[in-house]
Amino acid sequence: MQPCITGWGHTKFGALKEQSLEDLIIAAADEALTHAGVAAEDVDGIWLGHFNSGMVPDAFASSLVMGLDDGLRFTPATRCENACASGSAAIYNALNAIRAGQTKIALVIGVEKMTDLDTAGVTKALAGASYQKEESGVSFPQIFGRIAGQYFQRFGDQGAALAQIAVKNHANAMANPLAHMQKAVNFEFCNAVSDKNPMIAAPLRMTDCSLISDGAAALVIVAPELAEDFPQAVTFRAAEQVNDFMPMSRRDMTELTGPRVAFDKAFAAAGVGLDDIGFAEVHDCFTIAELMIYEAMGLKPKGHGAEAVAEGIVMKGGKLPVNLSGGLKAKGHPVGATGVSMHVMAARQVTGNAGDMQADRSDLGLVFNMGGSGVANYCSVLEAAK
Ligand SMILES: CC(=O)SCCNC(=O)CCNC(=O)[C@H](O)C(C)(C)COP(=O)(O)OP(=O)(O)OC[C@H]1O[C@@H](n2cnc3c(N)ncnc32)[C@H](O)[C@@H]1OP(=O)(O)O
Repeated sequence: MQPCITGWGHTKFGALKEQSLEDLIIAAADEALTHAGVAAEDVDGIWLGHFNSGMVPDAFASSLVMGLDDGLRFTPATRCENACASGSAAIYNALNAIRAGQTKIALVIGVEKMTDLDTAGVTKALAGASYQKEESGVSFPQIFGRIAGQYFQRFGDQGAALAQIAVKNHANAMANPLAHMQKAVNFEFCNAVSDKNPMIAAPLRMTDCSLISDGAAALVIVAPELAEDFPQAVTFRAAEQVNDFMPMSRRDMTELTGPRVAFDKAFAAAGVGLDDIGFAEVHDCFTIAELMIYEAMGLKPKGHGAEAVAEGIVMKGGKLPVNLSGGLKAKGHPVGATGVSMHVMAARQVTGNAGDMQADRSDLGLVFNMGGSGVANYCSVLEAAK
């Protein structure tokens, strides 16, 4: 058996002006420890997923959690950064320490505080995660705008499909009280450029972009032999990381190749196929990314991702609902928190604790978190162990 998630915590995502980085870290960690029933002194390793890049003062952010409880004093704490996949980087480092026998009870937190800066400031900070030698000065909306442009050129205009993805994820977020934006939007609004839905980076409109959010999420992950001591346990049937070349010039940007390899490896490690999966939480930093992820996971062949939405497959109640939480699009995307948040949402699903978000078939869940334009790719398959 693999390491198990035995507790989770999740702040509301949003523009949380009153809460500092430390407040967010402590709130999520406290909830996760309480949920697992773990005393602070029993935690023997802490990992913090945090991107930052100057969005708020950030040195030693991993040690801020010690403000929660004196019992955390002297516990090794480490920050992990892998762009928008920093949260999953923290989880996978905890898994490795547990597998190595060095850690029995790990506390993993993902956090980001973005809204202290204005949009221009956040855009600049995020752009630090692109390949500076060739992509310097290019924002993430522009990077994914270029990807969408190349995809449209090769496979035809997908604007309507992207609008449908936005509508779906906003509708799903209505069932998630922790979501940043709980506002239903209709297809006509998302599919047209207007004052309220401007073009951000052609062909991507505002409704094709994820949100700039604050928030934190946390997990308690324990060694397999301890799982039976906990009321709930969620095991990692697979946890695969795949990094691809950073320069976009070295990759075919009409497909997400690194993500495809990560999905293939995860399915092989879990001994399952896509048909066995009941739901997926995936990295919809832009709607074009979600569409191309349908292809990377093997739901539709290359160039046919739009059919997954048109046929209702990825809708709530469909064969493989995608982003029942509202995704990065509407739940929000506090970048360092995102990977941990996805695993929290999936753990709640497989244990039947997802409330109004609950999937019809939730025995096996898929999580895909991505840093950069398909550069750092983390794919997990989660299953309730008890
Ligand atoms: C691999 C990766 O993960 S890369 C992804 C990294 N993340 C990003 O790049 C973030 C992308 N998103 C953005 O940059 C911003 O949200 C933008 C540029 C799309 C919009 O920012 P701004 O133009 O500053 O919008 P602003 O904050 O002024 O909000 C204006 C209105 O639009 C709404 N809004 C803002 N962003 C979005 C969005 N992404 N989707 C839908 N509505 C939005 C606001 O709620 C507000 O609505 P209101 O007038 O009813 O109050």
